[in-house]
Amino acid sequence: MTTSGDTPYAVSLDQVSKSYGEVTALEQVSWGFRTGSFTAIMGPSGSGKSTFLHCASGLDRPTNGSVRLGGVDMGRLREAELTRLRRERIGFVFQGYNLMPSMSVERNITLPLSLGGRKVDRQWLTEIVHRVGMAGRLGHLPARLSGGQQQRVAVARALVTRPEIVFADEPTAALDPRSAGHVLKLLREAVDEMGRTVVLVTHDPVAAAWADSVVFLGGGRIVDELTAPSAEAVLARWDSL
Ligand SMILES: Nc1ncnc2c1ncn2[C@@H]1O[C@H](COP(=O)(O)OP(=O)(O)OP(=O)(O)O)[C@@H](O)[C@H]1O
Repeated sequence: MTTSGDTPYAVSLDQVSKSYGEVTALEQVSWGFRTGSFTAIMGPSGSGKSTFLHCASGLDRPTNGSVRLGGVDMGRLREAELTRLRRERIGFVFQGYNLMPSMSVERNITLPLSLGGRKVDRQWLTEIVHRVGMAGRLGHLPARLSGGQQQRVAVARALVTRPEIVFADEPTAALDPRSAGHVLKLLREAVDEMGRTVVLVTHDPVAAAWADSVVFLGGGRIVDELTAPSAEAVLARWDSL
């Protein structure tokens, strides 16, 4: 599946730089996330991972260079258009779940649709709710759920719009290994069984090993890539950087 006639990439970055005053957080990064791929982003603290994710997902604008979602140059969009594009075509999963505490699980999952005034596809909702194991919890408030369950709700919310790409920023950092494995399996299934594209920022070699490839950042640049990663290979590559 491609998102426009002429690109195999869900998102592509061309010579993207981002500076904060004197600090260059990203330096001329070019990269493409192939549609239907699962990519992990790794790198030491301060290497630019968050900045990369924010620029690639349209949460922030690069200082230089361009970012395309399918055929759309996000830099050319006005703020309101960019907000709508993010809501309708991109899914987000954050370390802290970011659920609305006063809303039920169901309302949290369907929030990207209701914010955009779109109707809920009940069949699709039922499918993703079952996939994330929350069918019996739709009326619950997030506070009644464990961290792992809350993150699974966040994954369902990220998938409810059938986004072209999902960005997950350290989604398992606060979870025990079993809950983390459950969330990572869901992201893997989003790629393998739902045809989505997933980008995962992580510090954890075990989490990165769920991806098809690992991109290593260092000093605001892409310094290496590892395909078909195992946790051991990720660790070895990390040690050699
Ligand atoms: N809003 C900001 N204002 C000023 N400097 C920033 C800002 N955001 C990031 N930086 C700087 O840009 C560089 C890259 O930061 P970034 O947060 O992208 O790295 P990271 O790899 O995600 O780090 P971590 O693993 O610690 O989250 C760092 O030197 C950081 O201090």
